Amino acid sequence: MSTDAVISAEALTKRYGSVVAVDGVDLTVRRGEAFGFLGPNGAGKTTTLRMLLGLVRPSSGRASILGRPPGDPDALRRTGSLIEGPGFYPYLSGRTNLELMARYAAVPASRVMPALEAVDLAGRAGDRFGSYSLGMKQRLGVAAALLKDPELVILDEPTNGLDPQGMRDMRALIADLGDQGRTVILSSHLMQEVQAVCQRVAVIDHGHIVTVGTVEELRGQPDLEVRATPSDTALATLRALSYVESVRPDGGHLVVTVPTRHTADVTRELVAAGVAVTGLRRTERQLEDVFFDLTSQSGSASDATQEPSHV
Ligand SMILES: Nc1ncnc2c1ncn2[C@@H]1O[C@H](COP(=O)(O)OP(=O)(O)OP(=O)(O)O)[C@@H](O)[C@H]1O
Repeated sequence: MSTDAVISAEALTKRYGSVVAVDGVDLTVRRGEAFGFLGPNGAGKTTTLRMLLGLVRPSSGRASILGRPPGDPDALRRTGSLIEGPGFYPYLSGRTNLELMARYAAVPASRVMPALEAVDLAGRAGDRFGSYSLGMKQRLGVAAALLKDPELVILDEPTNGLDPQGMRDMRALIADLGDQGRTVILSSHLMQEVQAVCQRVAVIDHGHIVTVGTVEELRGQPDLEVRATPSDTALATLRALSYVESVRPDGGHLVVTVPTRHTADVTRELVAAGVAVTGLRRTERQLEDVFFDLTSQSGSASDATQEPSHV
């Protein structure tokens, strides 16, 4: 196991009767990265995270977290998690709720205000939890996860149920956690979310990891979309270029697979061949397209989220 692995899982499996919730998951999360765990509802994300935290016993396979077995007290002391919303008292303030949690977790009370500040709730710290918006409640959950000033933060679907503004705030908060040098694991069924805050992503479907890579690796190389006239001359010119991997007409334009460093060469060659280039743009594949290619999900799969880009 590499020494910079904060989490490592080998063939991790969980069965509930005949249901195989997690099926032979291999996973490595490196120190300091924001790692996305992306998959549709029921894919096995929560079960995997619960096994890593020692909340659920694996049926088979092995895992280590911060170099310790799941559930090890030292590893738990260095880990903050938001798996199921922690139970807060509605009639107590956000601050008092956290003070109680801090006492229970043997964390100094002096950690409470920094945790509230980290989630931008310091100004409402004295208000009753019951009066908080859903976004504020979720942020208080993250503050609870930060009480121990953890090296590793595990967040399971932290934006569930939030409105677009709440989602944006939560994403900014998660990005900040990564910038502070913490290792962050974010589980989500939202492509945009994972794409926005994570460097590496594991896609999970039906309990299996179907792919792991950086967001860029998963998206692959962007194609170049060229609008040019006359198009037959453009097509012939592009096909003759050694660094162009493929060219195909698509509607009114040509889709060219060519390394990004040759973009300027493509334009120059076309112009030299007497072609008028009227449009040129890179078309990035979204993680969503990659996911639909990799899994059994259909592009129209939908559930009740506020965003269009989801699994
Ligand atoms: N305690 C349990 N008993 C029986 N089946 C379970 C249990 N926990 C999870 N499962 C099943 O395991 C599968 C994976 O569930 P899990 O909650 O890990 O998925 P998920 O990817 O986190 O999805 P969601 O986003 O909906 O929570 C599902 O089919 C679920 O019904």
